[in-house]
Amino acid sequence: MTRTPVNVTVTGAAGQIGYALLFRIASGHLLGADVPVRLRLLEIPQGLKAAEGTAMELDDCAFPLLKGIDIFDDPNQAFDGANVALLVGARPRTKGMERGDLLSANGGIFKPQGKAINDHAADDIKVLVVGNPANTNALIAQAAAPDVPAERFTAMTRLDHNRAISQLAKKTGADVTDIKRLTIWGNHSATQYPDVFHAEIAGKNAAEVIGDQAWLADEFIPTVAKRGAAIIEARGASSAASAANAAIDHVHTWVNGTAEGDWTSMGIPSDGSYGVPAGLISSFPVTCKDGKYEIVQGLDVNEFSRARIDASVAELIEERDAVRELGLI
Ligand SMILES: NC(=O)C1=CN([C@@H]2O[C@H](COP(=O)(O)OP(=O)(O)OC[C@H]3O[C@@H](n4cnc5c(N)ncnc54)[C@H](O)[C@@H]3O)[C@@H](O)[C@H]2O)C=CC1
Ligand SMILES: O=C([O-])CC(=O)C(=O)O
Repeated sequence: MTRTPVNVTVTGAAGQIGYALLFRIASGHLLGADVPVRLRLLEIPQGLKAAEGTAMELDDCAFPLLKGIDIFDDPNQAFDGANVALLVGARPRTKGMERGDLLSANGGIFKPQGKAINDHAADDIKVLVVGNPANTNALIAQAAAPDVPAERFTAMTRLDHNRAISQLAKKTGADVTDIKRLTIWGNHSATQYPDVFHAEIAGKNAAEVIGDQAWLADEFIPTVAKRGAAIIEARGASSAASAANAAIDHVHTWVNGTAEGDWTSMGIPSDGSYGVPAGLISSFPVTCKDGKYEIVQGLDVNEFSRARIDASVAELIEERDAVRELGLI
């Protein structure tokens, strides 16, 4: 194999998502079965030993595509030469923490990481932020990286997208592969809006196939939007393997493209489309081709959808204003 390995930096490498993610990156699921990778892992000092243990296990897999693993506690080194960056490590909300404290603690992580990406990453860097609050953390990192094109900073709503497809398949008896053109709009939070009005199930309009507006409003949307909390309740820990899987899907689709006639959902800097203020990192329907994404244009947004998109965007505006107030952007 003569291809130059792609440098993939993963933060929070010793965490539960990191553990589910790294083996799939190393086995070729992130970029393709013919693309060699070098892993650059970033942890805080307390996480280094566990990251070393994971690196030992990665070695023990003898993955043909894995061409090296380096572990750092300095973002400037971890992002040096990075082509793909998966920003997973974040400060979770703990008891008694206000939202402002959470945003501020995460600002202390994502601002320096954004600057390190700005100063050290490769010119073709693509960034996916997974750590919550993902959209606003992505905004903080992007604002700290003025030399990197803003559109390279994305936030993960692919898990929500996959969850919505799975719920639709369960409800209708369709196969997940028959469900296309589903959209998650807005924030990766309980305000997100999973939109089926343009979705298709085996080529037919999904809303018509379901034919049950009450189910959509009272079951489907809350089930998808609150799935993260339901997983925590059931598992005693937040979703990890499904989040890692969605991160793989997000980057794989961004790099390798969406299928003809389909689209996906990504949190991306708005260009003002669909009335979402420019610059906010909000989830949109996008198609991907040749390593670039484009917002799907011209969709008719009905009143039901408009109110829900606006509510999620209002939350993103509040988060943006809060981090602006804190001097983080
Ligand atoms: N966008 C999405 O759909 C989803 C996002 N998440 C979020 O992903 C994040 C990670 O989740 P888990 O892996 O379960 O958490 P975890 O707590 O198991 O692991 C986080 C890891 O990040 C490390 N870390 C903390 N600060 C760091 C820094 N400054 N630099 C490098 N590493 C750092 C910690 O030491 C820890 O090992 C959380 O914020 C979680 O809420 C989880 C599921 C879905
Ligand atoms: O709430 C969390 O930390 C996990 C999360 O984002 C999700 O499962 O969607």
